[in-house]
Amino acid sequence: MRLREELPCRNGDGGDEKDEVVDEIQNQCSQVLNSGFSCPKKVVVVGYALTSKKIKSFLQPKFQGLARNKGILFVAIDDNRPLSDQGPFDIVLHKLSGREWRQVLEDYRQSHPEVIVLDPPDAIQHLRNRQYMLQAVADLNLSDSYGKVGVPRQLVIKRDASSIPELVNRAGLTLPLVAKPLVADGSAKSHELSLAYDQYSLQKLEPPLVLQEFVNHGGVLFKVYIVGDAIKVVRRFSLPDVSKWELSEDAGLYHFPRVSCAAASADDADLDPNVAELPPRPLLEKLAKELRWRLGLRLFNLDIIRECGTRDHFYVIDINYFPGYGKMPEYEHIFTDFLLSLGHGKYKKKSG
Ligand SMILES: O=P(O)(O)O[C@@H]1[C@@H](OP(=O)(O)O)[C@H](OP(=O)(O)O)[C@H](O)[C@H](OP(=O)(O)O)[C@H]1OP(=O)(O)O
Ligand SMILES: Nc1ncnc2c1ncn2[C@@H]1O[C@H](COP(=O)(O)OP(=O)(O)O)[C@@H](O)[C@H]1O
Ligand SMILES: [Mg+2]
Ligand SMILES: [Mg+2]
Repeated sequence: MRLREELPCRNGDGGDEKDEVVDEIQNQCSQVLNSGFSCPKKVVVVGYALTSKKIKSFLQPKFQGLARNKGILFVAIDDNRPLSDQGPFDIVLHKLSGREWRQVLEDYRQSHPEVIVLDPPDAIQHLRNRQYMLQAVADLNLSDSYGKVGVPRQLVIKRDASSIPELVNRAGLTLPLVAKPLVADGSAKSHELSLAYDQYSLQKLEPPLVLQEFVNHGGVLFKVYIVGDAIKVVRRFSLPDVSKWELSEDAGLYHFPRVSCAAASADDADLDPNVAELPPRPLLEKLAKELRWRLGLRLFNLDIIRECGTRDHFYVIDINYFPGYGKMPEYEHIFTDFLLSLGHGKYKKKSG
């Protein structure tokens, strides 16, 4: 167990443990002491392997400061050095891509079962293919007194764009259709989506992709952020509805930008209350709990839309691993509490 109860005050025993991380902890604790606070008793060491974009958006100074005060220490993982030579860590937080990195993590999980890896590489991998991404939601088939949660009907096209109109016909999918690249690997290309208004334009698409029925939802979507047991929901602008008239008038492919990712939140906008009303909390709690278990993930978000003209009929259209938590309100407190509960849970298990 790496919750070093006495670390900052210890200097005799286990001198060989005086590696870089320990030095860093001592250094940070002396900073904390010098600044007038008492030294944190149990330090939770979180190794992180993130892209520079993610470091910037997630490890914001305010967050790092709060974490330090609560006894959480973030240590950058050097992916050019063996992972086992680094640390010791209590938790490893990661979002890097590539087969090699997945193997490194899998090997590390085998050799270090005491370290909590957020999250398991194979569970993350499952979300990287839009053919399977929403399967757990479909299987769950959630429907209770608070509402119904489903997924839009979709068709996977692996190759041969010329056959798409015929396949769409046979599957009985209704236009317009959202075309999404099959692979959701975080690359710019994987976020290049388009809306097909007519049969003919479907042939211009570039497989492999998923064709999903477009669901009118009043131009607002809900981002449901999940951090362990915690849930936070925000509103974002989305694509506007497509009327029957537009559908009959418009043709072709419309390549659309990353609407929901735009910095502007729809939380303060003057919206139709029927559109803006957040999905019922108990429904989201149930959905999140089930998906945590079914997906084997603790860090993800869901893009959810409400079918236009209904109060309680929802669709999950996207699931993202380790999303932009920097944009989640109160993420600093929610995330540090989560890391502490994991770290301290480990500690209790060992001593209990
Ligand atoms: O960078 P951000 O803050 O926009 O976060 C992205 C997410 O935005 P959101 O939290 O939904 O607003 C974004 O969500 P969407 O796909 O836009 O729904 C993804 O999670 C993206 O990761 P990736 O490119 O799919 O690997 C996330 O990008 P990474 O930060 O993980 O690269
Ligand atoms: N089935 C759908 N019905 C209506 N709008 C959709 C549908 N699928 C996607 N969208 C819109 O397209 C945006 C991007 O799609 P999404 O599946 O979330 O891809 P990404 O992984 O790139 O975020 C969504 O945020 C939403 O605005
Ligand atoms: Mg999305
Ligand atoms: Mg996505």
